[in-house]
Amino acid sequence: MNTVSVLLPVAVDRAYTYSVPDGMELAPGDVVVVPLGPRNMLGVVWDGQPDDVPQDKLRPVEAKLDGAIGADMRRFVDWIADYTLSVPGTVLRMVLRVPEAFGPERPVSAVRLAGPPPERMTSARARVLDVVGDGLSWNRSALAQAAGVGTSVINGLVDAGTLEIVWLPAAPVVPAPDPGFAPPVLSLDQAAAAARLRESVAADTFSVTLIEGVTGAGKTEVYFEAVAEALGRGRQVLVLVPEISLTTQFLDRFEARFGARPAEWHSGITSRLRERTWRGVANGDIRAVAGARSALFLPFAEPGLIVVDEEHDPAYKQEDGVIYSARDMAVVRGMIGAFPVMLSSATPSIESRANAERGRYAHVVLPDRFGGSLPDIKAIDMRVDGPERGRFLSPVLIKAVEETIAGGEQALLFLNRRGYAPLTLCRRCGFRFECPNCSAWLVEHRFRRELCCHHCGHTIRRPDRCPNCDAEDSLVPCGPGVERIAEEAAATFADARILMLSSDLVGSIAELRNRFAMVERGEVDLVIGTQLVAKGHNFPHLALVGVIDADIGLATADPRAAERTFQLLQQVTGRAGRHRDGGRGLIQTFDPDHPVMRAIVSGDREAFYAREMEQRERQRLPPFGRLAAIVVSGRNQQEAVGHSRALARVVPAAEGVRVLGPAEAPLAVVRGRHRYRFLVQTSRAFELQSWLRQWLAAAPKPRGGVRVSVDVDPVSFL
Ligand SMILES: Nc1ncnc2c1ncn2[C@@H]1O[C@H](COP(=O)(O)OP(=O)(O)OP(=O)(O)O)[C@@H](O)[C@H]1O
Ligand SMILES: [Zn+2]
Repeated sequence: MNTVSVLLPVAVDRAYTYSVPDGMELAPGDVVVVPLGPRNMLGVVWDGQPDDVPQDKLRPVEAKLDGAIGADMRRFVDWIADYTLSVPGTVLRMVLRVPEAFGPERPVSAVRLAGPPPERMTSARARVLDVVGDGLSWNRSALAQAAGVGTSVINGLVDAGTLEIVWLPAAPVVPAPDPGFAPPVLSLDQAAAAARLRESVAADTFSVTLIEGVTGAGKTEVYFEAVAEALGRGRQVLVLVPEISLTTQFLDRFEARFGARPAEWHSGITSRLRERTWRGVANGDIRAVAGARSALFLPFAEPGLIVVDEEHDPAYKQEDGVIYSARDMAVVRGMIGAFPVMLSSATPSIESRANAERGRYAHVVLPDRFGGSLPDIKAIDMRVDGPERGRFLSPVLIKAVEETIAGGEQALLFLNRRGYAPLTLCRRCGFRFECPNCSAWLVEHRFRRELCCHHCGHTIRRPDRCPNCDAEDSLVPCGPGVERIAEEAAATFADARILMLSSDLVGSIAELRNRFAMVERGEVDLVIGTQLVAKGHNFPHLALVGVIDADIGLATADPRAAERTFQLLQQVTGRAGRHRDGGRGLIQTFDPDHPVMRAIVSGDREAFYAREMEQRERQRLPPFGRLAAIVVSGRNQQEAVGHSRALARVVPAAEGVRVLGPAEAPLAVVRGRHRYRFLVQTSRAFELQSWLRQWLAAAPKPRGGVRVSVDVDPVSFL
């Protein structure tokens, strides 16, 4: 009996064995339909010997589908599962997100002229006939647009027999990019950097390069040369961009350089486009993709380069399901596929910086801005120059904004906090609005007249009376969110055109993209935004950036708090003055002597990196040591504590590992689940994964509502 091993996209810890019906030929990578329990599901023929399963237990493969998962992708799946301690099936699930792509390709319908004119002629019908008089097949909505009619007019002509429906193969998702379309004139530094990147691509083997350049250095322009080299060699390219769905700027720049947009891959694209993109990437029609982290699981036929833009961005970490870092897994993908990977940032992570300094990564540096100088940055000491009570904009900042707007330029006020106020309390009885499911305050969103939990989404209408003491008009907001800053700004800068950019204020992606474009075109004077605005945008008219509360991220238990704050402040102030000299940054802080503030104001990034690197090394934190977090959660505290203690009792003894905890998590309750954390700290060379496996295997199986999640290389410590 012929059998195969089939991996299914479900949370079981091994591949299952199936029998192969007579006449069916199967090889590893083939996509098949197999029975599992009462239903059928998609699976992939996996490598390795099938288990010995008694004849009578064996069920046959139902069908073999089109398409296959290549050997590199299968290795990638196994690699990630092994590294993150996930079940391979849950990793495979990320690869099989587009099951339709394995069926026959659906043609698209079009119409063309086929019969005599209709008996009843109208001017709308005449316009349609005018357009289709060219004899070509027209997509219905394109035809409607060209003729200036609704699609019902076209359908009427089909019913009348004047037009007929024809089926055509789907058009390509995007035209092919042309590496020679519009090469830029590079500065000397840029040209030298680009030459090194091109060499790495030409070497046609695995390498990692860190591209580090100040904000506005032209890193994009430079890595586009590497993209051009890879395309010219007939290879496909993937550029990972955080928040790719939010702006079309990257796509436009790509098009300006290569004459065509890359295909997009993120949660905002339609399922039909998703299917066509998957197929295009697999059959090689699509040469370049710009995507979010999930694009790593696309089946590139001839991958030749991955660029990770803004490589320091915490958004590259996926925090649920399979917990992985897309930046790190991009490097793994390059290693498996033997092609180069490039990480780009103005503020690289300490991890990547250390790898570059130690020679594990090549280091390409762009020390100056292209066509301009870096902004001049000053701290505003809020202890001395703070605003009047109940306000958040200091007089110095207000004056600077006024000057900027009067000079016909744009200003940006940045606060990394959504909503109106992070806490609402009753002035009379002290009652605080808390989430019933999470250990968190409810955040007021005034425009929506709601109080809302940012962890579980629990939302209530903002009441007029205190729910505790029934006092009227006694509820007061504490602290600012962006909405409150916008309110203060509207009162302070009465004539300014003000625009707010915060993810929860804007309904659709299209609208958000539109708002970014308005800022780009200079149609607003003052932008108020959350960290959305700090990410890689190029706003040509922006001259001043004011940071409302620079200290926000420093007082946390996160070992990367200083690094993160440095990155965020450097990035957001780096949006100022990109197209002319004289950009300014003003940072409101209660701690101007903090090393992060000093580094930002003096512009001495090397001092910051050196100090941070030295501290990490001393404390054996990544990349000088390794970390893993174990989070035990339960439906009640008892359950969570019970299992944490059971785990604590069986920690395997080993040299070079330290286990902290269990401790109640800083976010002790989320969505009604009580959470306890362990932090595992080891030396660099320690075999972390096998030790973790040994530990988890020694513990009792989680029972009841207990869940244990493993986070290797944690980014969040909440
Ligand atoms: N060689 C060049 N020729 C023309 N324009 C250039 C050149 N290099 C850079 N620019 C322009 O300078 C601006 C900044 O470049 P870019 O956005 O690539 O910088 P960056 O290093 O990615 O910055 P950040 O890290 O802040 O996002 C862009 O408008 C870009 O088009
Ligand atoms: Zn909540």
